[in-house]
Amino acid sequence: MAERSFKHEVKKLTAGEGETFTGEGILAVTKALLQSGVAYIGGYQGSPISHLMDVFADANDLLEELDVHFEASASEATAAAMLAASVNYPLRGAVAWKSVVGTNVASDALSNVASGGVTGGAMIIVGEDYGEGSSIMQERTHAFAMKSQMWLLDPRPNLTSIVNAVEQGFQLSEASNTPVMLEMRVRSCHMTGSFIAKDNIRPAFTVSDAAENPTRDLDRIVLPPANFLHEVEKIEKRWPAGLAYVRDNKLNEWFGPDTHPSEIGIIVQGGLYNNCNRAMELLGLADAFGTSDIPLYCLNVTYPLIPEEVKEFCADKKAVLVLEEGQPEFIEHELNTLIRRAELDCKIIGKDMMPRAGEYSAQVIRAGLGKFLRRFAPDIAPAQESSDPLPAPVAQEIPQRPAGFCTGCPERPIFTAMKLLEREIGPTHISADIGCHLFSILPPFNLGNTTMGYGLGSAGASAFKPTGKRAIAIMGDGGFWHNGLTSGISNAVFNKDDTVNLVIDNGYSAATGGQDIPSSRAKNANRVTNNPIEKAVRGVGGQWVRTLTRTYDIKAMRDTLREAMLTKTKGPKVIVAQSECMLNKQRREKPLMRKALKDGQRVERERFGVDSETCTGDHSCIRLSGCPSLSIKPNPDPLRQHPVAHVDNSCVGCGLCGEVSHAAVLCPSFYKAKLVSNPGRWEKLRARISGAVIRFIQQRDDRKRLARAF
Ligand SMILES: O=C(O)C(=O)Cc1c[nH]c2ccccc12
Repeated sequence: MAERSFKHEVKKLTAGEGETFTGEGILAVTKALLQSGVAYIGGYQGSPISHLMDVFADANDLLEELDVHFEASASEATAAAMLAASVNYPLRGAVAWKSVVGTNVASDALSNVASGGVTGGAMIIVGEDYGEGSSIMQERTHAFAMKSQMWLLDPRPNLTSIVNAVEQGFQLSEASNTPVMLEMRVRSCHMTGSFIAKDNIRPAFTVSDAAENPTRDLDRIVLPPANFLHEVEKIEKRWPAGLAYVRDNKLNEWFGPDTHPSEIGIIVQGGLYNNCNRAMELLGLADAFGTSDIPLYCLNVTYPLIPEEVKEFCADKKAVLVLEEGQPEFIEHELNTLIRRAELDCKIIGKDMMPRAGEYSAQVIRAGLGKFLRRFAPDIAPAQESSDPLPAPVAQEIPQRPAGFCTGCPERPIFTAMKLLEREIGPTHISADIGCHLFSILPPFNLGNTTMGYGLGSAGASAFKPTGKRAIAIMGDGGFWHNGLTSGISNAVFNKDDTVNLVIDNGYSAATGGQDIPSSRAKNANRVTNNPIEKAVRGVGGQWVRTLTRTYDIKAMRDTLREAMLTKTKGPKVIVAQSECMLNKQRREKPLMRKALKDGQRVERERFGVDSETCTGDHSCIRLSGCPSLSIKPNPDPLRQHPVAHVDNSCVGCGLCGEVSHAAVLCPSFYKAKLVSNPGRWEKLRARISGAVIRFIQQRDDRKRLARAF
């Protein structure tokens, strides 16, 4: 278990028949999996499905009781490979990850499982990280579903629909021997709601039953000649079976006035249904509960489309608006094909009226729908409006909040050290990696030239064969175990690569929510942790390896980096820079501290501060740190105009600002303060005496200064 416990959520998973389950969308999925009798679950954490992995990681007792195997997979590729268990055996299994990045990583195993097909229901839960809150490239999982011919579910964002999609998804998978993808958008994952629970089901056939009765079927293995048969089977058997299941079980939904055939309609991806309804509500065309004036065909299954349903919906319509987020517009293309094949005279309007790129929020849909209505149904169309979401002055007053390192983050000093070294040896090409350390790219560090994927920092620098100056490759401990050890370090050794590899070991997969990984120092009852990165590096032949156990020691960081950049030793230079993720550390320490305070115990905390009188206001400390607690305030001296540096109360006492001042010989204005709560009697007395002495000296100095003032 990582430093945050999900015991409360785990308790929700035990809800039985008829009980109301309330929680997040992604938590509803966890419950739906158990209600569906899954035999195994795997996955790799990442926003927005980290919660699913975290909750299952803490649900050991419940999963054991139900005979469900759970695994925190090494990567999405290994998670997808787990689905192999459903190929030969009637085992239901689910895996989860962040898409589209995780699907990229998983695609080798995904193609294999999709080719051979499955006996037990196989579900891939993809957290679709697209749109305004996203941290990754804007692509669509849809393309993967299409290329491998896996069915893509995109349920309406409400908990009951999501739970139904999971339950029916397994049935669809089994009815068509095809893996099914469940697309969970960011907003669907994090919305809260409720549904009526059912009992959890112990799988009728478990993974141990399968292990005890191994079966094989050459026809299911991707190897000639079976691989050619798989393609035919996909088209002739699995495809029609999939279509029939979706149609017969009415997975897609119809809303709106069915008694009045209308000349216009809307076809919407299930995941966009809420936004679409809100847009219609704003235009006075629907109520908040989904009663709509316009016929609406909601695609809870976005791939494949059901030709008969499309034909029926479009038959009497002049024009239909397709709400399909992202591009290319696969659904729009397919709808045009189906309309043509059905010889209908219905216009499919999509990206010509809706934006080609970006999230389809209610606001965006409202604008597009307005355009569509003005052209095809002017009697109910809203007047043309100029939409300026925020009046200009307000928009200007909202401060930007670029992503950055947390207060006290142990990764910050590493980049401070790099910045200091940059002063000595000039700029270097830096290959960045996925993880919190990616924030080095932004101000104040401005370090990092590219990022190519998770654990690919080292590989991203592999074209650099320096004679003069070495490239630096960054990798987090998460990326290291995800694939970086083999794809980066081992191959750098193999290819006699001279790159300096900086492995940032903060003890967790921090960027994805602080999960444990093989090198985590946290004790974990269910996993084997404490496997040192240095040992792994040496295991693949790394010779020059240094482990630094305190990243806040800027001098040691800078000196080790300098040595790595200049040493004559050949082969990759690997620095493992260790200090615990501050977020996880605080999660562990704060409750203990709060309890101690409550119990009246003596608690000591450290804070850093800036002496306003000494601060010159040049702010170089801020430029070498970027700590959110390090800010500015008006200069208290009326004769000096520059604002002075200031440490606010969010400081966790990591000491970086002090270390920076020291290593960079910057500034003597930083001081360390010890905050003592519930001090002892002697301590109080000592504080009173030293306070009185200080006051005396200060007042004496003030008097002297006053005497010389004019
Ligand atoms: O959790 C996030 O936001 C991440 O970007 C981390 C992540 C998890 N799995 C990945 C696969 C490829 C690239 C990034 C990730």
